Amino acid sequence: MQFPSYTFDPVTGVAAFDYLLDGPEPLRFTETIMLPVPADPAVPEALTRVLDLLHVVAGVSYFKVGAPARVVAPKPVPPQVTDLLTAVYTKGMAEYAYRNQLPHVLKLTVEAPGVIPAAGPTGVTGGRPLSAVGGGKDSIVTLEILRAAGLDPVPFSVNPNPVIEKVNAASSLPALAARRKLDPRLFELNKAGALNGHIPVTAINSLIAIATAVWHGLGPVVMSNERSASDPNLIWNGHEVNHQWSKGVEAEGLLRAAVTAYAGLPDPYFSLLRPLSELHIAQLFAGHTAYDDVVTSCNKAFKLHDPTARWCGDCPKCRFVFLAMAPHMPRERLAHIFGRDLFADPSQTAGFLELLGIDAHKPFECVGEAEECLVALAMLTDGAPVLAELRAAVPATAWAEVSHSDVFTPGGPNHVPPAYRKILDEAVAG
Ligand SMILES: CC(=O)N[C@H]1[C@@H](OP(=O)(O)OP(=O)(O)OC[C@H]2O[C@@H](n3ccc(=O)[nH]c3=O)[C@H](O)[C@@H]2O)O[C@H](CO)[C@@H](O)[C@@H]1O[C@H](C)C(=O)N[C@@H](C)C(=O)N[C@@H](CCC(=O)O)C(=O)O
Ligand SMILES: Nc1ncnc2c1ncn2[C@@H]1O[C@H](COP(=O)(O)OP(=O)(O)OP(=O)(O)O)[C@@H](O)[C@H]1O
Repeated sequence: MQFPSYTFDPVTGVAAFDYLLDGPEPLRFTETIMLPVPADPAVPEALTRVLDLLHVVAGVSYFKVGAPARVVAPKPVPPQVTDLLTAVYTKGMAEYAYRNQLPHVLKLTVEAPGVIPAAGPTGVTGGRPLSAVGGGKDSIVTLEILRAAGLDPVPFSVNPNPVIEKVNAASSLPALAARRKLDPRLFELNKAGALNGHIPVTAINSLIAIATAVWHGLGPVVMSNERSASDPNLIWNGHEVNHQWSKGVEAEGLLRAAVTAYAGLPDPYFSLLRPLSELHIAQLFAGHTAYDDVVTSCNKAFKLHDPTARWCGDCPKCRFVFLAMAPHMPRERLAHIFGRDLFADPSQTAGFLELLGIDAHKPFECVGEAEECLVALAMLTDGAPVLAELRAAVPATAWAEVSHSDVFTPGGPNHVPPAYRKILDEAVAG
């Protein structure tokens, strides 16, 4: 796979990225990404550098059509960049490789035409934070923590759908948005049965956010990726397969290192919620009732071709968030947020058992650890039909482990800078 060229027009904010899947019948694609244009559209060198990275990282959507054995980046880069790119095309594509039985994908190395030394950190990222908003509980919690600390965050989204727009409206914070358009040829090939699968979308959204921050004199970019995003779903051929890989702490560290080494930006990007469990974030969310009519974490609401839905009420993500929020709010409020009470519906039991790690691997979805689900279940004392069935199914050994759980203790590897860690600790302490 090659990356022939890209253009960027500072008047319109449009970047057009070209891709070539070489082979007997070469396939060409062009993806367009439109950044919001600032009052001063001068293009700093750091923006060009971030766009160079985005060009290669966004190529995963086209790589998956053919799974070529070689991926050759277009420019010489420091080793930190080839480390990021190789990880994006292998670990980020591990679910795709597993589902399509393509073990070679996990072993490829992204090549570059040369190595250049890492830049020293020359830029500045100490302004207003740009905070990525996906419409779910996590980004709402981050926005409110940053706001309470007086940091005046700017909400940012890629292709904001009605859910994201309503969350931004509920926050009353003026937001920035970027637009991303995949090459329509990709959908034609998908319909014709081409190879397809999950891609590490957070790596792409993160670089678009960093590009926007650099151009607008904002930053750091603050994400809302939690501790459990780093946990794999399963091990295949000795490799971890993690649906949420590009939300995990390893990807965060690689992205930070690559952006600093290649674009010279110190502390460009981190996840504020990394030290927290999903259950802990759900507890913090419960303190903000202003978003109850708009918050949506269900991924079915984020289909490119159907942007109108909210909670579907019947997927792992809906079940997980329902369970995580349940100990922290009255059932009436929870049922209002979701439009239904999942604990009153016995057909949901099998899905909850999957989340609890009983008879299945962690679903390929953005859900927390089985341990968090057990702790949530242990905190719920009422006799709703589904809860009664779940309690009966959990083995005694599992309950014993719950008593030692640290899901409400912040910790684990993270890249939160000290000033932001202080803010997080204050928010957690209440
Ligand atoms: C919303 C969703 O879950 N989409 C995944 C789904 O795609 P589907 O066909 O059902 O719907 P669309 O999202 O409308 O995609 C249409 C086609 O376009 C391809 N595509 C989309 C975005 C992109 O950046 N590149 C693409 O090539 C897509 O493959 C479809 O063919 O199933 C797909 C195949 O498994 C997934 O690739 C779609 O996932 C989206 C990329 C997506 O945005 N998913 C996030 C909601 C998501 O799963 N986030 C993860 C974090 C993963 C990470 O490491 O970043 C999470 O929250 O856990
Ligand atoms: N369209 C988007 N544009 C920009 N950032 C996004 C977008 N979708 C998700 N994100 C960000 O990517 C990260 C992971 O998304 P995720 O969907 O897990 O978070 P969320 O929507 O805040 O919360 P939840 O886990 O409840 O869905 C978060 O930091 C989120 O803000």
